[in-house]
Amino acid sequence: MNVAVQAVPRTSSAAAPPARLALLGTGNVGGEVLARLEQLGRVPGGGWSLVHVRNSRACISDRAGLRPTDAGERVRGQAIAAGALPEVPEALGHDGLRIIIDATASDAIAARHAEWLAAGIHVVTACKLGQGTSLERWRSIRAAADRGGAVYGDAATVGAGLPLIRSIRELVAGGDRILGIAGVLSGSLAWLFNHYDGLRPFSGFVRQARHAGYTEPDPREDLSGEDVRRKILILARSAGHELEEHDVRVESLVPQALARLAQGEVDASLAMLDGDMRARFADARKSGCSLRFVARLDQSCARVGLEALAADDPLAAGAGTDNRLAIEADRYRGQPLVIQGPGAGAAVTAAALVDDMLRIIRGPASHH
Ligand SMILES: NC(=O)C1=CN([C@@H]2O[C@H](COP(=O)(O)OP(=O)(O)OC[C@H]3O[C@@H](n4cnc5c(N)ncnc54)[C@H](OP(=O)(O)O)[C@@H]3O)[C@@H](O)[C@H]2O)C=CC1
Ligand SMILES: N[C@@H](CC=O)C(=O)O
Repeated sequence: MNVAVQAVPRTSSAAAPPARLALLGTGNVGGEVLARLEQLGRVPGGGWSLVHVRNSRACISDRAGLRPTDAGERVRGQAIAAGALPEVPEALGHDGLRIIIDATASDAIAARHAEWLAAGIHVVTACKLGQGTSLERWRSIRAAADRGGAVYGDAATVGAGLPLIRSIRELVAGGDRILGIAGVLSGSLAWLFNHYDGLRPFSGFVRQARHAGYTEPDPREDLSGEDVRRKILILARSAGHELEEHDVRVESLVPQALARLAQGEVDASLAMLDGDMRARFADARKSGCSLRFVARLDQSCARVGLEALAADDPLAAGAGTDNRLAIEADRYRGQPLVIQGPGAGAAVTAAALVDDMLRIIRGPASHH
């Protein structure tokens, strides 16, 4: 399975050997990571070398360095591996600066994050299943990062790289309590409710959002509110509120009959969403309101669901995939800090992953 591909030529000015990178996932986001690495690779002295690329079916490795887009094409083109794929740490080697970039939506991969950190391997992730699911997993990731000195780069997990988690952490580190958080945290649902007109079927817009790469691989993860549950959990925990998953009350937009289907049957049945969404849109319109999928955290109670907001509500603003987060803290009482910007899409997400990776390579002074 180890296939050597032409190494990326690099002339590192630093004496230290380059950081070795492994990329997991070659889909929407992983594909963009490879494109961005390819672009960066033309700049001499970048201080990294891509040595392993894999998806769920195959992998490619070369300790001498892989050419990013070429490696991606070759992995995507490989037949399904006959046996088990090699362990990622084996492919990275046992010493030096090692970074795993997780661009999968795989729970099995997220379950390994803490173990890799404990082994001194830095992890950069777009997948929310690490910090946004059970409190136990979140605690083991934080403990492993603290103990092993490895960095957990998570900027892409909420707001696709917008400075949301970072702002909350900095407020807390500066002595503030986070008194409340309210926000639009789903880029795909923001896009849907910015475009849905109550006339054309909602299901058609869902298909467009999926084709644009804004939804999760299974769009029910977005429509059920589960993706936003994970994001508000990550923000709440970063703010010092150690919530369990069941502490977040979630209103799902997915009817039971759609929730029960196998993933492959979902597309053909998306029209099950249409009647209810048409009625909710019409109700909101009657009172001059807009629909927004909102997450709220007040002290230690969180809820997620569809709200009809007045036109002048701060969370009703924004366009496209915009996320918008209002943070109330000791220093921002009554007049919250508001952060807004694109919150989904492969390009912004991949850029956030690569930024986190570069911060690790540049060292602690750049972890801000
Ligand atoms: N799209 C967006 O706007 C954003 C996405 N994210 C997150 O980014 C992640 C990726 O999303 P996206 O690129 O859209 O998803 P895709 O479905 O397009 O890609 C997922 C990739 O992960 C691979 N994969 C699955 N399981 C494994 C495994 N066990 N080992 C190695 N690779 C595996 C898949 O392999 P295969 O090709 O074989 O199926 C595929 O290449 C998700 O966690 C998502 O939540 C975060 C922020 C924004
Ligand atoms: N599916 C997610 C992608 C980013 O996290 C969303 O819609 O926000």
